[in-house]
Amino acid sequence: TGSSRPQRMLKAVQKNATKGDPQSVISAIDHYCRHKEWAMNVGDDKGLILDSVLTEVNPSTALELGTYCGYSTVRIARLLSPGSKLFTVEFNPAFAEVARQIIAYAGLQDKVTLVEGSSGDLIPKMKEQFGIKYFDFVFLDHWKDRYVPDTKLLEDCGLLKKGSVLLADNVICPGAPEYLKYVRNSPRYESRYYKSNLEYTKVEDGLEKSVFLG
Ligand SMILES: O=c1[nH]cnc2c(O)cc(-c3ccc(F)cc3)cc12
Ligand SMILES: [Mg+2]
Repeated sequence: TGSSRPQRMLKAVQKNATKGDPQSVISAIDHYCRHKEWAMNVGDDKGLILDSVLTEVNPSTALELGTYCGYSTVRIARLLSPGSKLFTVEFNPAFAEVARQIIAYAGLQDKVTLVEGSSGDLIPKMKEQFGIKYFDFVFLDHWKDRYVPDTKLLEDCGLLKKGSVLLADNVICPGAPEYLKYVRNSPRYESRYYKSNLEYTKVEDGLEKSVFLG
């Protein structure tokens, strides 16, 4: 049987990026996905917004839901301050396997803990399993139907504190209408939409940033 799209992406990184250089890993993936084979990375347009929000928040403990091949994991981890940690959750073992290799190629394995499994199962276990008090930053980029239940789970497990920032990908394409309704109508969040494009295309998509008010 042949290779998978994630495996071809990993090959492109190993061929075109420099070991230990996160920016070269990001550029190699963007070039491959724009010119060779589309893939569902957050991409370079939305990636710049992710970078700016992440830099503004400067989280000590960050969570990513939906690792895929680790592109946004690398984008986030490369901007973390020394001693800060990123936990990333991936349900698909084949995706997780490629992501581990791409994160390691970027030299960011010491800042990242990749946890395999379903977000709904793992979120309630994170406090006890990893000694986490709160997440200052959460990037939602997994399955749109899990955005609302997982946000509620983070609230109910006491994993958000006043000022924690949620940043959700794909709120327009493929779309997360229930999530937008939830965070925009809730008195517990202050939300803002960042208009952009679906990765590597001219189609509109955007990121929703929601600050938890406690
Ligand atoms: O399923 C997705 N999870 C996380 N991110 C995604 C993402 O950024 C884009 C898409 C996507 C968008 C358009 C399309 F025609 C096919 C798939 C899916 C996911
Ligand atoms: Mg996405």
